[in-house]
Amino acid sequence: MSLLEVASLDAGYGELQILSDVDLHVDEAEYVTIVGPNGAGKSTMMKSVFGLTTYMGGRIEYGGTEISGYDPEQIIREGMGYVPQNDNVFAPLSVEENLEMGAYIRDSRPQEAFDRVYDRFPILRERSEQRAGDLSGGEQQMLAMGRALVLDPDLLLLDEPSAGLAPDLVDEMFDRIDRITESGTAVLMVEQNAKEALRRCDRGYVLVNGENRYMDSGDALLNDEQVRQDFLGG
Ligand SMILES: Nc1ncnc2c1ncn2[C@@H]1O[C@H](COP(=O)(O)OP(=O)(O)OP(=O)(O)O)[C@@H](O)[C@H]1O
Repeated sequence: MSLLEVASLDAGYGELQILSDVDLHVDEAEYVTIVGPNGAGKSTMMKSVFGLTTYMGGRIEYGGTEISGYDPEQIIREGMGYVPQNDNVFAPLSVEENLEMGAYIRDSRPQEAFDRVYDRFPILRERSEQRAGDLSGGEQQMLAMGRALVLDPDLLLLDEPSAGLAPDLVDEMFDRIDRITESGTAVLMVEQNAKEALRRCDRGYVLVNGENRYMDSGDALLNDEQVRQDFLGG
């Protein structure tokens, strides 16, 4: 059974519909990428799964529970994490305070959960008292992921995790995401760096104009002549 099942989803902002009849699924521990041109609706898709857009129709199920129309807090409680593309840390707060924000729906301060995040990203332990806004771009991205991982979600939504990173840090970020998926957390990721994302993922979708145009294994999409020509720069 799929962990996340999206069927015939229509969604947008207020009256403005962006997504039309989108189907998408993510299995347990699966690594799925959404690629597509600018403005295709990729971020809108991620936000819609996480309850941040106007739900207009269709069905979203997560872990067998229908979550269509849920708000983000309810969705977090169902065991999903989300890392937005921009402004994804609380700059004036310390690293550890940012992790605490990730745990706010729990009653206790889960030190063991912070330790798990620190073991995954040791640089965050070193910087735990430092202001998040003073971290490098790559460190902020790790902190944003760490905050979403504090509650040990079954599915992590990542919106352009490599955006704004220096080229030598991009591979490192992809390696970290590989390790997250290897530890059994499913990942649904949007990436501009489409070739590298498709190379690494299990399965991919090509979203165009708010509709899913292609779905196949990452390798099959990379080798599809039409997809290469139209969306991957030949
Ligand atoms: N908050 C919003 N209110 C109204 N329209 C929005 C909002 N956010 C995005 N849009 C519109 O939705 C459409 C899809 O945008 P979206 O950011 O989902 O695309 P994308 O595929 O992620 O693009 P990119 O690759 O450039 O980030 C665009 O036309 C955009 O202008």
